[in-house]
Amino acid sequence: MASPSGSSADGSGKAQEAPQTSEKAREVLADDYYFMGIAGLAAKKSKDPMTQVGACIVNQEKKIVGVGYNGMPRDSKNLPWSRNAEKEEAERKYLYVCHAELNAIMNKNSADLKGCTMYVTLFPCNECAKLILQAGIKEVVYFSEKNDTPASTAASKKMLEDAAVPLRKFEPKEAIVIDFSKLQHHSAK
Ligand SMILES: O=c1[nH]c(=O)n([C@H]2C[C@H](O)[C@@H](COP(=O)(O)O)O2)cc1CO
Ligand SMILES: [Zn+2]
Repeated sequence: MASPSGSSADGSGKAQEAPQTSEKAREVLADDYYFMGIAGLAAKKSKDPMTQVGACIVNQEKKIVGVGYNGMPRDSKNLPWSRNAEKEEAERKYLYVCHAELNAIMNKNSADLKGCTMYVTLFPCNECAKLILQAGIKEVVYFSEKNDTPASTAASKKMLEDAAVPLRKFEPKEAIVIDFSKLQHHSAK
């Protein structure tokens, strides 16, 4: 796994000497990478053939209190995933799909989300901005911006700014790779 908290174990930027003991140096993931990583992993569960979005809500104690991804409403079976602009509106996904942010909020495992931060892989639309504000979320960290719905994006920014909810872009400097072979634990002999 990459160690985005810094290439040196102590964050000084200086190369670290090899550990003298048999204890292996640990890579410690920085908070933003961890929480956006969880949002990114959740996105991978989405069945949207075009755009997979994930969201992860974190409370002030840095505990995860909700995770979600974009998907069709619970128990729905035959709703369309098409985005084809030539089709009737009722045959396209947009009227039906639950956004990742909505699902993360609905999936919350705490009494409320006051003071929480939402990590989301795509810039929230105006409808999600309303949910975020009404839930009492106090910071939004996003990753990508598609800008194919400029009015929605502008309205979302306007509402979040108006309510003084900071909006921050996550700009990763490296990848997170989970190598399961490195998570294989062996008993010490
Ligand atoms: O904030 C969002 N959260 C979210 O989950 N989505 C979802 C809805 C759709 O399933 C998909 C967007 O589809 P498309 O890129 O094909 O227009 O992303 C979209 C946005 C932004 O509009
Ligand atoms: Zn939305």
